[in-house]
Amino acid sequence: MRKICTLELFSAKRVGSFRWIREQEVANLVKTLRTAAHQGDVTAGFRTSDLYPSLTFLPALTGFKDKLEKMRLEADSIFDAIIDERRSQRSSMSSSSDGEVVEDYLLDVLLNLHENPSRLELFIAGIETSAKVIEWTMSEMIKHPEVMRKAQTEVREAFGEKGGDVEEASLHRLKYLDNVIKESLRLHPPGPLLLPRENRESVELCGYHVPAKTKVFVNAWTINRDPRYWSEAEAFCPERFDDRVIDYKGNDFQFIPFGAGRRICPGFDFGVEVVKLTLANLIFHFNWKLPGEMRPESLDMTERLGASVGREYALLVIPVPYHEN
Ligand code: HEM
Repeated sequence: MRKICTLELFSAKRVGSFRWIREQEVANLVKTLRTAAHQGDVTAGFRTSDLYPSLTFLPALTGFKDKLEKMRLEADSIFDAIIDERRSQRSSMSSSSDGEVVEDYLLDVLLNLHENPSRLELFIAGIETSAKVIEWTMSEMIKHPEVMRKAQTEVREAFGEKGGDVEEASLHRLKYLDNVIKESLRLHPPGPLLLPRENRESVELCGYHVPAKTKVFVNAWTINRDPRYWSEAEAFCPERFDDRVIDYKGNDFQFIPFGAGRRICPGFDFGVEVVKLTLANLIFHFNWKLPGEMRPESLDMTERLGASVGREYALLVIPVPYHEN
C-alpha cells in the first residue's frame, strides 16, 4: 500500500491531475451548506461526519469485535458497490474506444494496478484523518474569533470580496491559513502515537535500555506540546509559525503530525491540500456562529481517543452565507 501511495497515487503529477475533482467536491459542499442555510435547515449545526459519511460508523472502531466486523462488512459493501460501478463504466468505455486504459479517478489507478484494490485502509487513513483536521481547525478558529477574522480577511482579499471560487492552484497565497492548520495539527494530531515501530537491535536511548524487538510508540501528541520546544505550548497561536521554517516532512522532530522517517504518512501533501482547500472555502463563503447564546471561549475541546483522536462532542456551528452566491 505504501509503495502504491508513493509511486502511483500521490506523486505531484497525479495529485495535480485530480485537482478538478477536489474543487468540484468542495464546491458541492459549499452549495449544499448555502442551500441549507437559506432554508434555515442548519440551525442544528455542522458536523464534519455529515460531510464524510464513512465517519458516522468509524467511531464504532472503539467498540467490540462483532461491532467491528459488522462495520467492516458494511464498509466493504459500500466500497464494493463503488468499485463495481466504476468497473462497469470502464468496460463500456473501453469497448467504445480502442481499449485504452482510463485514469480519471484515484480508483482507476488502483484498478489498473490490481483487480481487487485494497481500499479500506486507504480510505480510513486518508478520509478520517483529514476530516478530523478540518473539524479541529474549525473548532480552534471558532474558539479564537481573532484567528478566524484574520484567516477570513486573508482568503477574502486573495480571492475577491465579491465571491467566486477558491482555486486550489492559488492556495499557496494563504500563508496565515497554512499557519493555522499547522498550529491545529500541533495541538491535535489525529494520529497521536504514530504507527508502532520495532527496533531490530537493542539500544541505549536517553538513559533507557531498549531490548531488541521492543514495540515502540512515539508520542507525537506530547512532543508537539513539549514546553522545551514550544513557548506557551498549550496556547493556540498560529503566529508562532510566522518566523519558524518548519514543514510537514518530519525533519523537525518537535513537530511530527505526519510522523517521520520511513513510515512517514505517504499522503501528507494530498491531505494538507484537501484540508486547506476545504477550510479556505468554508471560511471564504460563510461566517460561522455558535448556536444560541454560546460563547466561543466556552466551546468544549475535550478529545476522544479512537482509531484517531477526534472531538468528544460534535462541533455544532451555524453557517451564515457571506456572499450573495
Ligand atoms: C491531514 C491528514 C493526515 C494526517 C494528519 C495523517 C497522519 C498520519 C500519520 C501520523 C501516520 C503514521 C506515520 C508514522 O508512524 O510515522 C500516517 C500513515 C499513513 N497515512 Fe496518513 N495522514 C493524513 C492523510 C492521509 C491521506 C490523505 C492518505 C491517503 C489517502 C494517508 C495515507 C496513509 C497511509 C497509507 C499510512 C500508512 C503508511 C505506512 O504504513 O507506512 N494519510 N498518516
